[in-house]
Amino acid sequence: MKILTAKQLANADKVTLEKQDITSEELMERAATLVFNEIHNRLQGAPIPIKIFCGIGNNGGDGLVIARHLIQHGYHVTVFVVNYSDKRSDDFLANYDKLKEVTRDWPQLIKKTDDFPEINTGDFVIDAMFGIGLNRPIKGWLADLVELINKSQAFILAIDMPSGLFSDKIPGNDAAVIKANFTLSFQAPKLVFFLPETMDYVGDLQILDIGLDREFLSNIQSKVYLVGQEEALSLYKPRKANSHKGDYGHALIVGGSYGKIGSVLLTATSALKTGSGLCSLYIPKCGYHALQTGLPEAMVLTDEGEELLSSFPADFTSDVVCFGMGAGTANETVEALRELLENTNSPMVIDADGLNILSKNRDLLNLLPKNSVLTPHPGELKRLIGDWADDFDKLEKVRDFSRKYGLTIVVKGAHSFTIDREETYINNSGNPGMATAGSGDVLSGVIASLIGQGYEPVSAAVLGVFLHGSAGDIAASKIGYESVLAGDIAKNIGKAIRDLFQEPVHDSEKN
Ligand SMILES: NC(=O)C1=CN([C@@H]2O[C@H](COP(=O)(O)OP(=O)(O)OC[C@H]3O[C@@H](n4cnc5c(N)ncnc54)[C@H](OP(=O)(O)O)[C@@H]3O)[C@@H](O)[C@H]2O)[C@@H](O)CC1
Ligand SMILES: Nc1ncnc2c1ncn2[C@@H]1O[C@H](COP(=O)(O)OP(=O)(O)O)[C@@H](O)[C@H]1O
Ligand SMILES: [K+]
Repeated sequence: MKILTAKQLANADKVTLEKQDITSEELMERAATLVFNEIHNRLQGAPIPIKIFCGIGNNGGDGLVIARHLIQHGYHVTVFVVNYSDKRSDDFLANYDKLKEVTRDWPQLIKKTDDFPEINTGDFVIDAMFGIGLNRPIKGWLADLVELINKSQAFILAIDMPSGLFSDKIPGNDAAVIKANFTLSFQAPKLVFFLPETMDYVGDLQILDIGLDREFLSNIQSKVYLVGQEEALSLYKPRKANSHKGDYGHALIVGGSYGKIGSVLLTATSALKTGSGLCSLYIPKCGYHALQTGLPEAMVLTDEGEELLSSFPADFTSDVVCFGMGAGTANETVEALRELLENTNSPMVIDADGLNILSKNRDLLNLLPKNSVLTPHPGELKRLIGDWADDFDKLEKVRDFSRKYGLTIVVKGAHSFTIDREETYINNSGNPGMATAGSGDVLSGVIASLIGQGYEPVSAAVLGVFLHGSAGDIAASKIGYESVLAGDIAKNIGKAIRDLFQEPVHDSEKN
């Protein structure tokens, strides 16, 4: 699914009005009625107090339409007009009049702190103050109102966007932003819904298809995509009946050191679980017995170093090499990586200490085979590209780095971002149960396996990140977040692949 900017959405809006020959008021009615339907489906007529805070632009107009339908269906609704300006939009005004037709309870105006209502824990608050039209941070009494709503512990539903969030920049540390429990957003997800600095404001997320012009949307240029089941399935290559293990790639996993042999075991297990035909490990001697016992399906080659990697078998051939898990950053190991890079032309996967070695020995970056995949978590990323001012700046810096060295970078996190030159793919699977030791090692194995099987490295990264998250979701659904171990993620990769073909349970996006 494409992620669109506020400007692109406004254009789609304009084209839709022309092509469908409808007024903007009709489009607002359509969009807000979809919101009403979602609320009505969930509340089923429950007599809870609903407090709707409407701005005076079109986001506020949506709020008024929602209010009208809720009142007509017998809900207990109080409407507040947050009068931050007298420049009310036409569609706001039209719906203000229409509200008169269904209620004698006139909306309450809020113009200053004294006008604030009481908001109680059991209230259902609808935030329709600002949407994509916010153009400066929320300040003054408006900020106090946002704080009052946030502190109320009422359930907060944000319409289109939590008020205070911009679609294209970070609001800043002292800015007021609604912290929603749920966001119902129109037509396309916005980038800020997935960034570490802003995702917590969004709560659960659902995108409503409000029927903007299909042709315009499919032709619109966006280089940022949200990757869910549909996108992952489109990348998947089925296995052929008439095939043998030689068709599914030989993955070589290089890493491990004394006390950290488990990491390569996890990577190799996940490579095989993702479908590699063959998997070999190259490790220091101390791990030999553990690996041969722990994963009899893999072949194990040992370095001459007892506890550390110090070389690379130059005449060994494989379809992909994955380097770094548990490897440490000793000088001998730096030289082993140098030797490996000098002898490898096909794309590699570099993770963990492999990334730390690259950060400290930057000449090695130029030796990396083009289109290799790097999988840093935020700490490793910072060492690699330096610090960033905010998440938008981080994305720009990662794009520069990707372009400069011709690499695909997977920035791991709650939503992992795969960045390949100009393109950004945001993953939408996974859960906090995956914040556990070794889950990154499992991810490297998935991506390496897919590259070995012939996937383009960027596709391997995007599909691999999705499958990894989905395997984590399956594990968590069986045993709960806290109990998920990295090994459980590896165990469920097969099921994650099978689930690509299942009907989606619901159309809501995850956050
Ligand atoms: N796209 C679609 O397809 C559809 C979109 N729809 C809906 O329209 C929404 C966008 O509506 P919108 O453009 O009227 O903007 P909105 O968010 O209501 O706010 C604008 C007002 O805020 C003001 N203002 C800004 N910042 C401020 C601040 N910090 N503090 C104080 N004031 C501030 C600004 O005034 P000014 O800058 O001139 O002072 C202006 O008056 C969108 O999110 C969705 O809900 C649907 O109805 C149908 C389909
Ligand atoms: N809250 C979360 N939601 C979704 N995925 C997560 C979450 N926390 C961690 N993950 C995933 O788990 C993995 C953790 O990797 P990493 O930090 O390298 O762990 P390790 O170094 O222990 O192997 C990444 O793929 C990341 O995206
Ligand atoms: K809003």
